[in-house]
Amino acid sequence: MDGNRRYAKNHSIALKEGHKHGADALVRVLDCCFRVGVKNVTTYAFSIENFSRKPEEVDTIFSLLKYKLAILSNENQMCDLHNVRVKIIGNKSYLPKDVLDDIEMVEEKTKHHNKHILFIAFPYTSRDDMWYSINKIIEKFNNGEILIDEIDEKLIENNFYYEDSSEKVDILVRTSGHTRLSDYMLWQCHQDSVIEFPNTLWPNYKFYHTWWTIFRWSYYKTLMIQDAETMQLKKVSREQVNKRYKDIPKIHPPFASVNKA
Ligand SMILES: CC(C)=CCC/C(C)=C/CC/C(C)=C/COP(=O)(O)OP(=O)(O)O
Repeated sequence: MDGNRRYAKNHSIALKEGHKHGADALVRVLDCCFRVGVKNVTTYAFSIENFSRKPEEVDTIFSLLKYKLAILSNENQMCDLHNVRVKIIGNKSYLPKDVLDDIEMVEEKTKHHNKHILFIAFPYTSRDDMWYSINKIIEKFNNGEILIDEIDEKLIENNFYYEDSSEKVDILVRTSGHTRLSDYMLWQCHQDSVIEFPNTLWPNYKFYHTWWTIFRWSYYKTLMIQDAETMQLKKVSREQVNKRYKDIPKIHPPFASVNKA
């Protein structure tokens, strides 16, 4: 969710208002994802590096997290309506007690929901996640709970902050035009993951950006099994898929003018 501060600057509003618009954008995007059938969503809400920001800004982001968590998990709100379980992933040892209490409350309140999972990475980095997993495995090995032969890819994944839900990423979106991953999803991205860097600041990211990204991905997946000309079911080569994927416009023409505005 990149671009909140630039959005605030562009609109001459306070920095905390920029983050507030960012948090609102997240709710809109999540609603769209769950409506169109995306199973699980992870949002990179706060990286461990973000602690180097001014304490007032860190406090603002913490308060927004608490506020939005309370709303999302309220009766008849998003978690209820879309049957979403919330899980916070990341190094919780960095978090103050009041934030931890709220996290525990929302995880407990939504634990029976089983259609979607919303992972909120807070505070998170991929390297810290891998380090956490390796440490847990070493501990289990030292306690005699696992044998050396049992250490494999699956075991490493099962010991991430995600625990048993470490599915591979289908689509990764980083907004604002920066083309870097910032220590995110380094393990979870695989050979078929689609990575998008839309040139849109996060608070401007609307449902139609979300919908179009998901639509393009679905089309890309279809190409894997269906020849677009003959409509025959067959596997086309990765080169053909990639070429066709590049041909799909990034922003659908009807949305182009809306996007510009
Ligand atoms: C419900 C929930 C998870 C809420 C969390 C609150 C929230 C919106 C967090 C995002 C904070 C953040 C570091 C945004 C990145 O933009 P930036 O500040 O790096 O902007 P810039 O790239 O323009 O500097």
